[in-house]
Amino acid sequence: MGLSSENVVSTLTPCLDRINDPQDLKALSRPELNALSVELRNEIIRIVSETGGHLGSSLGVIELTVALHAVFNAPVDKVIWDVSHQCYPHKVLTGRRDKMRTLRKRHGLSGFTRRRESAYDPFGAAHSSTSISAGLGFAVARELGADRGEVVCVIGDGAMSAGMAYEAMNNAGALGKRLFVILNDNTMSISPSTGAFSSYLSSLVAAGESDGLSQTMSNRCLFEHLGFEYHGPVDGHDLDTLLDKLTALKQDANGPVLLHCVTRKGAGYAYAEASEDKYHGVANFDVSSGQQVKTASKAPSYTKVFAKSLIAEAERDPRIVAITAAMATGTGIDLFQKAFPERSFDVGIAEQHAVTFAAGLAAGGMRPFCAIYSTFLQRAYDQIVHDVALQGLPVRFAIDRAGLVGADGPTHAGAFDVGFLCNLPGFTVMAAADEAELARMIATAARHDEGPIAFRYPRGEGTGAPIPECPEPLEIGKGRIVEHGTDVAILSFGARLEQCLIAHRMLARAGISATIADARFAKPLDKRLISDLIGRHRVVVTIEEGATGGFGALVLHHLADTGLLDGRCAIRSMTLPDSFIAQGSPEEMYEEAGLNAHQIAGFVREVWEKTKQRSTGETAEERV
Ligand SMILES: Cc1ncc(C[n+]2csc(CCOP(=O)(O)OP(=O)(O)O)c2C)c(N)n1
Ligand SMILES: CC(=O)[C@@H](O)[C@H](O)COP(=O)(O)O
Ligand SMILES: [Mg+2]
Repeated sequence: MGLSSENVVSTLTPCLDRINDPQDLKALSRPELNALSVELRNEIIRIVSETGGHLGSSLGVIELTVALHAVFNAPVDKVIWDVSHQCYPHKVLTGRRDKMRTLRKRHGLSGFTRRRESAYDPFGAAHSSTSISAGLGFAVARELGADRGEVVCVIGDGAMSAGMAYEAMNNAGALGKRLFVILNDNTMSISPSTGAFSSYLSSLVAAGESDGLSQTMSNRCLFEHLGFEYHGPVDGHDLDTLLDKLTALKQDANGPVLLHCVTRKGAGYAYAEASEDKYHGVANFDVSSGQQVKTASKAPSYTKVFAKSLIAEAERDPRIVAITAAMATGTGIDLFQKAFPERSFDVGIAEQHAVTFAAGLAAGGMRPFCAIYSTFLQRAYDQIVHDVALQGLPVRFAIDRAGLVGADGPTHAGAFDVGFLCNLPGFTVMAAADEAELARMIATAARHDEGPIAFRYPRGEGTGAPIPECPEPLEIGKGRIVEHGTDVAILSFGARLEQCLIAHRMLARAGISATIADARFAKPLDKRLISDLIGRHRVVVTIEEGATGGFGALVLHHLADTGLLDGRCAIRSMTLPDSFIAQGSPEEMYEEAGLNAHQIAGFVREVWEKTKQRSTGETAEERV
């Protein structure tokens, strides 16, 4: 299957060349479908070696994708991919083969399914464990006459560790609507799957194939107790078995059916299969060696700085524990785990549980650091409000991937956390301007027992700022002035500071003297710093790597409430636009957002010029 031993990828694709849409699969014989699978696997390896992306999971579903599109009739039949990071083979077979090299690039194909991209993508994804809920929605819509076609949800074992999957199965089992769930079990999440459910799945695999509903209650499996017919486990790389099984299930099912498929993440590419993470997410790479192209970094990643700083704090304070929701490598908790295995917890894809688990740990006297990407933290909002903020528990939130993240696009943007945290009483919210600031914020959070505290930082490498050996904790609610000026002030919250300092030089060349300040805190605000800036400058502009309703809004609230919005100083806020920004490089996305240095300088200069005109009482028209 797949590659020859030299890991040389054949470029011959006679069967694949005959596929313009899934209907063309119906004309292929079984041997041709098997040949197509080999060609498709090679095509995916070649493509991702050039584009980078989620290789391992796509290689794991080659045969499954061919079988699903051979048996079902998309787009009338809905094939819904959970997370959909494994959707690359699906995109090749559904008419997007010629665009695959634009994958995850600006103006290119998304790395996930998107309704707007194709009729063959019935539901967008990227955040996990949504497929069964969405699939049930389509099935009920069909039963009520609004839609037609079969509904197939493909969900991984990792995605099955999220509560939402059970909420959906609980409802689907009760409604009894015809629905196909394909459980793609490769014992991997991003890291090896964790949790009792993963062990349970392994026990089902060990028990051997079951076919339909077990008669006696005692030997029914969990899925059957939830009202599903359970079939499998079957070899998810054996195309003939899959074709036979799916054809039979489609013929006979009269309610919800789950087919348990056992696959290998990275299947068919030796370097992926041998890798610990099965090449879950890769940069572009050399196919024959498997070596990824690493770009030289000017500084450590924020994530590495977080991990190193947290380890140092944990050496000082035995009450410090760390929690990740299936993102151990992405958050750096894997490094903490190596240092403190008994104080590190990977709860699976279960952000809601992670937050309330942290609340329980804090209530129990520990000092928990809950490390969750900004975008995934959205899933646990009620737990943050109800279990943490309302009880004033000292949970520390390490919010990685703040702001625009690049190739993963809008589903992964860390755009909203400032807004949804700063409105919570008792919360302290910080944003690091660089890696030295991040280290100090971690030291601050580690000592802050007065209530919940969050610090956010962007994806990728820092600015090269020297990191102190023993970072001094910050004074809560106190910002700093980085550059002193007299005409205008830019008050930055977070990592846009680097661009603001470049803008500072641009403004100076235009004869405008700018103060650059780093707010450090969105809550509590540094009201003294704000008053000082307002009092000494004609223009004050706030800037943040977040949506409206965040830091800038809080500053305006404060100024309005204290009567400082009296027109003497022009106040403006620069935020992410009120839109979702499609994938690109972070620089391209911030360019679209209008938050790069030249845009900051241009905007500040424009406000400054207008303010000057008004103060001289004349306009350009009047001057003529
Ligand atoms: C709510 C949420 N949390 C975390 C992630 C990050 N994530 C993306 S894929 C993945 C692992 C998914 O495992 P599985 O469903 O088994 O798919 P596989 O990669 O094994 O094919 C995780 C944790 C996510 N997409 N959504
Ligand atoms: C598919 C998914 O949600 C994750 O793999 C995510 O793409 C990881 O993001 P980072 O690459 O920023 O860690
Ligand atoms: Mg998996």
